[in-house]
Amino acid sequence: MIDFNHVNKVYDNGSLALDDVTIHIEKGEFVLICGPSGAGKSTFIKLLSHEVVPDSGTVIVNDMEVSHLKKRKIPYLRRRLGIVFQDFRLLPNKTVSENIAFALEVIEEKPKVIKERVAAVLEMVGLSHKANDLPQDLSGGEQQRVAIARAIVNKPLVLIADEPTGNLDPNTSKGIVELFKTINNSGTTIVMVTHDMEMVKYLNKRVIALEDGRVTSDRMRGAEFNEA
Ligand SMILES: Nc1ncnc2c1ncn2[C@@H]1O[C@H](COP(=O)(O)OP(=O)(O)OP(=O)(O)O)[C@@H](O)[C@H]1O
Repeated sequence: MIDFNHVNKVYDNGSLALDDVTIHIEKGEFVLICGPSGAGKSTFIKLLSHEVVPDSGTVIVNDMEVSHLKKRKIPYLRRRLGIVFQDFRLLPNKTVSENIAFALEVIEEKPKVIKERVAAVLEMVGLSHKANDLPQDLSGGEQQRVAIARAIVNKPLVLIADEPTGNLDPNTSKGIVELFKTINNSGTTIVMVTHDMEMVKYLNKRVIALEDGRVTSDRMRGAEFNEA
């Protein structure tokens, strides 16, 4: 599903972000990317969506060679990825259901399909009763649920999350993580960046640890981590 082969990335200012990273992620896995600030976690994720391209090596997502993608193919790739951010990034002037529907409108999905899918994901994230509210009227945890609903409404190949619980309190975070587990149990591959070690242990999934752009450990389960 996801293959990084000897990927190197140095930014224009000389910052080494990834150094000879080789990783294989199977379809249906739930993988946590961990590591200190500046380790290369966000760069790793940006390589998946072609926001960043490697200096050398290849990145493959579901048979697409993302690292050398033709410009006209980029929208096609991004349509197949669901991305969730720490700061939710909802459109403030659209209601909850409009925010989710927007992800399908841009790919010109039929109105009937949009209606059905939006209702289904809202139910999945437990927010059917908030469909007509604006994001500002929701709690942080609820806003993140809307962002997750928007990310999965198009049935992505991979759900990517960059510190999705970074702005939430521990209890709310647990609810969000449970939601990710449910989504993963229905077959969606998940790649999540986090430096919340409590969450890592709680989830007990495969952990890829990065440090100074290198993979320092892989295939350890969350519960095997002790406080550093
Ligand atoms: N656009 C950029 N231009 C120049 N250097 C960058 C850029 N983005 C990241 N870097 C550098 O690349 C390295 C890896 O950064 P990256 O954001 O991938 O790390 P991170 O593990 O996600 O960190 P954090 O946990 O702080 O978000 C760092 O040294 C960072 O300063």
